[in-house]
Amino acid sequence: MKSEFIADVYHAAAEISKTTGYRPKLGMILGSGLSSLAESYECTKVPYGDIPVLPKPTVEGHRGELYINEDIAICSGRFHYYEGHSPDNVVSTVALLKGLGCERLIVTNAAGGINTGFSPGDIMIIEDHINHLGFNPLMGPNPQIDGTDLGARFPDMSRVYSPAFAAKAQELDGDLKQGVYIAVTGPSYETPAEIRAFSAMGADAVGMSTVPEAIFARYLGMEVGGLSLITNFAAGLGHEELHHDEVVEIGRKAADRMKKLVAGLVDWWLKE
Ligand SMILES: O=P(O)(O)O[C@H]1O[C@H](CO)[C@@H](O)[C@H]1O
Ligand code: HPA
Repeated sequence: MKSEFIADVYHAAAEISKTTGYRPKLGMILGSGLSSLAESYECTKVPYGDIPVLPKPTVEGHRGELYINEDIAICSGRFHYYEGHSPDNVVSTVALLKGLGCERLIVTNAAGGINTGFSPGDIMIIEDHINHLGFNPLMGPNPQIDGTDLGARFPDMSRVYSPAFAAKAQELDGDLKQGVYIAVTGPSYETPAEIRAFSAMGADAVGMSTVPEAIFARYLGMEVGGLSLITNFAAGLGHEELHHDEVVEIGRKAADRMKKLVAGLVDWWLKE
């Protein structure tokens, strides 16, 4: 992350806080097909187009709007590496949420189930991740604001995802899965051989996002909770070919259960 880029994103965030009067403490990033989650909250909507420092999302199921109120800021639309975005741009949503005042972050995504105990429609609490993207968003000079490092050069990643968040999620919905998310670049889906390899590596679900956001959020000192909606059996485990339309469709169908769970987690994390 370049110092100038983060300064620009923080500046944009400060402008949004000034015009809306909001400094929410909780941020959320919505995965493919999950944009309706934002509709549970009465918010001011800011199109990404009005935040010129942000790139434009290009993926179906990612709207490109910031929802904001006094408690929460929701990025409906994320940036993936496979879209051709730089690592800085991939984590620009996290920088924006931090700049708006968020100290806690909920990341959500659509993912393929690698664990053979998982089926489409399941929700997996992200317990840990494997970065298989081939880049880390912290590569490059350690960014500074006013001469001070934004975070540690070698930040600890031994506990990226909050165990308290996971425990609360389990309490709110007794039927959740828990596991390790592996991030790959995409945009091609995996081969069955890759899925067998990822399974041997310890991954339970696979997707093309989230990990850079979580790394960057931890670097900035934010607490992170993560939820994956399993939208399909990973390659080779089901009988169907994989299509993004179905990923988005399953996301939309499961949105009500996700909404209920997320609403409970939001209420709890705002009070905690
Ligand atoms: O991770 P999210 O943004 O939910 O989207 C997932 O869905 C897309 C593939 O269908 C990929 O972008 C993958 O990462
Ligand atoms: O099977 C998948 N692989 C990668 N990303 C995904 N996002 C949803 N499903 C998948």
